[in-house]
Amino acid sequence: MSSPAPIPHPVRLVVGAAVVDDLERPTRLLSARRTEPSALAGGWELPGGKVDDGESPLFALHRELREELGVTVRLGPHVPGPQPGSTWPLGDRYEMLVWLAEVVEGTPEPIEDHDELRWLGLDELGSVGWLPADLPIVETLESMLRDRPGTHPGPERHA
Ligand SMILES: Nc1nc2c([nH]c(=O)n2[C@H]2C[C@H](O)[C@@H](COP(=O)(O)OP(=O)(O)OP(=O)(O)O)O2)c(=O)[nH]1
Repeated sequence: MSSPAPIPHPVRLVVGAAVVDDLERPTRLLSARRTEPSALAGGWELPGGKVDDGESPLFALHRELREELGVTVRLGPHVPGPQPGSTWPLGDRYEMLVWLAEVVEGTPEPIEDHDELRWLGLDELGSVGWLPADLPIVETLESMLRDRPGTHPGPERHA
């Protein structure tokens, strides 16, 4: 006799921000070390969190960044994920929408959910222990940030 099919559970939407020092000319990405739950504590991630019932993803993202880091941001483009709707898979319970972002008010502090923040240079993105689901996101970010128009050497650098 075959075992019963597992009961499917809805996949919950999470929003995350790839906060950079400068959207036009990014040189550093903000990473945050989680404090909970214990299975994920110590892992580095993009700040953000779950979209609550009745919230839009963008409202949720701004709320999470205010609560977790104490900052207001301006958003850049999406970091397109491989799933329908451009989301990134986070295990089988969550999926995440990610935007580039730049701080316009406040200085990021680990107020809630994190115990350390670190600005990583584009050559240092692999220097922290990212949560497993974040590894492909960070890989995409690395090429995306290097390819931002402002990061190309200007003609003066060839002079
Ligand atoms: N915010 C965020 N969550 C991530 C990332 N990578 C990853 O696997 N996750 C997982 C961890 C959690 O299981 C889930 C997001 O939940 P969360 O704990 O950040 O959400 P939240 O701030 O709304 O937390 P809570 O109020 O429900 O406690 O997604 C990431 O880069 N950023």
